[in-house]
Amino acid sequence: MNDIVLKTDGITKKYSNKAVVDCLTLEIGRGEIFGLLGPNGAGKSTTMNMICGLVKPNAGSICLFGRDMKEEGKKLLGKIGYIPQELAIHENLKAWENVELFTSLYGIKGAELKKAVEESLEFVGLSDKRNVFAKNFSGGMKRRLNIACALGHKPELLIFDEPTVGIDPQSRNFILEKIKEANRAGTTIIYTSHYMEEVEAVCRRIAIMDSGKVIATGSREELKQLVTADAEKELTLEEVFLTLTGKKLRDYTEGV
Ligand SMILES: Nc1ncnc2c1ncn2[C@@H]1O[C@H](COP(=O)(O)OP(=O)(O)OP(=O)(O)O)[C@@H](O)[C@H]1O
Repeated sequence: MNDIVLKTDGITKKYSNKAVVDCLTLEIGRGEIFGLLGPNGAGKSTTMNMICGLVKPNAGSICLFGRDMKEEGKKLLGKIGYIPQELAIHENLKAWENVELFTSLYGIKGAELKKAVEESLEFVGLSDKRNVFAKNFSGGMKRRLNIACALGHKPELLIFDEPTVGIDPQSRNFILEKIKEANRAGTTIIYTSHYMEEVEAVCRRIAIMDSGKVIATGSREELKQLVTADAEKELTLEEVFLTLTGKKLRDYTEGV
């Protein structure tokens, strides 16, 4: 891969001495839309949190844009936009105030800040709702505002952790189209979701995680070849996923 945006080398995160991310190695190139799939508890969010500097790995290294996170973490975080699984907006702030707050955390001020706020709201189709309090938004609008808050500082890498949970097909379609639009404009994307058809629709390369490890990486076609030698056989990504990860429910609860 020519231009590597993210490289994790053997990253491990342990809680109560159990590795929830276990020696994980990934490489993502500039301009990719990379999908990360895995059953509940596979370690996807923990991995994303380590990449964003929110959780510290116990072992291994993370290189962003060819530079080591341990040494240059603060500088590098300005190149990432993170859309977390849980909504990270302030209900009692207006839409524009939310975007301004998050964008200003990156040191953007004055006219540049104003412009960034308006452009981010425009991108997610919320310009005309700029003065509405977030608490009065529908679920889909809150998800779109959550995305706008991660765009203002113009990140080169956008990380989406299940951005379409609990929203209607129209909002979901809008968000997927916007992810593709951001990618066409040059942004590298990491996308995690449980919705296989979404991952199939937007991601060119996919990693499947289970129990803290990457168990397979490749295009949809390459993943299919791991589970069948029959090139003619039609298999959905969900069938491939279930074959690779098994059908056992992931119902463990810490300490119970
Ligand atoms: N702060 C924490 N303290 C203890 N255990 C944690 C903590 N954060 C995550 N875990 C555990 O680590 C494991 C991986 O969690 P993680 O949220 O990364 O998985 P996930 O693949 O994102 O799951 P989901 O698809 O359900 O969001 C789970 O067993 C979870 O309970």
